[in-house]
Order: sequence, then C-alpha cells, then structure tokens
Amino acid sequence: MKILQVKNLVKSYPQTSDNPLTVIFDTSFDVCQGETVAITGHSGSGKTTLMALLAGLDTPDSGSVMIRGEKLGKMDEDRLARFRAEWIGIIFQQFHLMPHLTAKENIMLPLEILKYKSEDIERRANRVLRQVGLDKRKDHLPSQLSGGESQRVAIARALVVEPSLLLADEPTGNLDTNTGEQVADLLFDLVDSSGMTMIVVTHNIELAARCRRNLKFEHGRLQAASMGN
Ligand SMILES: Nc1ncnc2c1ncn2[C@@H]1O[C@H](COP(=O)(O)OP(=O)(O)OP(=O)(O)O)[C@@H](O)[C@H]1O
Repeated sequence: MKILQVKNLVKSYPQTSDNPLTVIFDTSFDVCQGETVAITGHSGSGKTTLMALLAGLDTPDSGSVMIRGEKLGKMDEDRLARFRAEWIGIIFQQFHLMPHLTAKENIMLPLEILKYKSEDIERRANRVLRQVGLDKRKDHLPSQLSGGESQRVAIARALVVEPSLLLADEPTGNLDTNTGEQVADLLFDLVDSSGMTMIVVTHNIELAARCRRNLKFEHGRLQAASMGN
C-alpha cells in the first residue's frame, strides 16, 4: 500500500528583488507502507522545504501531497492539524521540545491534543518512556536533559501516537558521533519493530545506508533512486 504519494510538487519563495526563488521543481515520488527512505543532498538543495511540504507545515505552489490516500491541500487548518497529530510523527534536528514542560509532559502533549482518555495517555507515555530508556528522566525539563536525551524525548513524542509516517529532518545532526549512533540505533529499532514508514533527511551516509531506499535531491530535483541495504 502506498502511504505517501507526491505529485508534481513545485515550491518557490518570494524574494525582495527579482523573481521568486524556486526550491522544488516538479518532484514526484511514492513511498510504500513500511519503507525507510533517506533523502540526501547538498546544503540548500531543498530537503527541509520538501519535508515541510510532506508534513503539511507549508503549502506547495502546485502539485500535491497525498498521505493515506488523503490530499493535504484539500484539508482546512483544523482538519490538517488533527490529521498531522494522528498520522504523522515529526522529529527535527533541534528537538523542538516545549521548554516549560517535563519530558513526560512533552510526550503526553500529542495525546492530549487528540483527546485521549487520561488513563490511555498515562499508559502510552510510560510505555514510550521505557522504550527510549528515559523512565528515570521523565520529570526533567528539556534544559536539564542532554542533547541525546532531548532527541529521545522528541522520538518518544513522535511515536507515542503510533503514526503511519515518521518524518525525521537530520535527527542526529545536532549530536556528537557516539550519541548520534545511539539515537540512530534506537530510531531504527523502533521503526523496524513497529513496521512504520520513515523518511529521513540526512547528511549522514551511515544513517542513509540503513534505509531501504535513498533519494538524492540536487538543486530541487530528485536524482535517480538508489537502493540502500
Ligand atoms: N522561508 C524561506 N524564505 C526564503 N527562502 C527560503 C526559505 N526557506 C528556505 N529558503 C531557501 O530555499 C533553499 C532550500 O532551503 P532548504 O532549507 O530546504 O535546504 P536544505 O537542503 O534543507 O539545506 P540544509 O541541508 O542546509 O538544511 C535555500 O536556498 C534557502 O535559502
């Protein structure tokens, strides 16, 4: 089953002086359920822009993004926010945790947005905290956590709703080599055991090689696909 269908996507940004800067040129690709896909490419090639379009955090000039058979562009803001919370997990390079909430409260947030029952919120949050090895750090604020721990919280927050699609933008980019490897191991363990679909933007060749499919982005265009392991 195709979980993601991207068709003829075009995105440009307005510039103060001359013509708009086109960042994504007529990009199309599909991703099947359970696939792991790495998107690589030079800095500035448009990878983060593409991820924002896939997550429905930004809108394309033309073309469409379809997830689970539903077009993001057809949804109003409320529907899109709910759809995103329910089906898409997002992990950023800079963690993006809420600074005034504890690790556990950050993880509980998506479940609260989706109005889960309090006992389900408690059960799910405790389970993912254990899965990412942070049950002893659950009451810490983000400022009291290391980079690796913060990214584990972000992974737990992305996975707590059991999304169909996990989007990760440079998930190890802000971590030292060892911590990055541990976080990557954790991420792939969790993705493999759940059968989840993951798209990961990365400069890290080892991380890309662990994905089943590699897509190379160059100057806003997708180059020929290559297979990972
Ligand atoms: N909001 C914006 N307004 C104007 N230009 C933008 C905006 N966001 C990104 N750009 C430009 O679009 C291009 C692609 O940026 P993007 O962040 O998608 O690249 P990237 O491949 O993710 O880069 P990196 O690997 O360095 O993170 C760059 O030239 C960038 O300057």
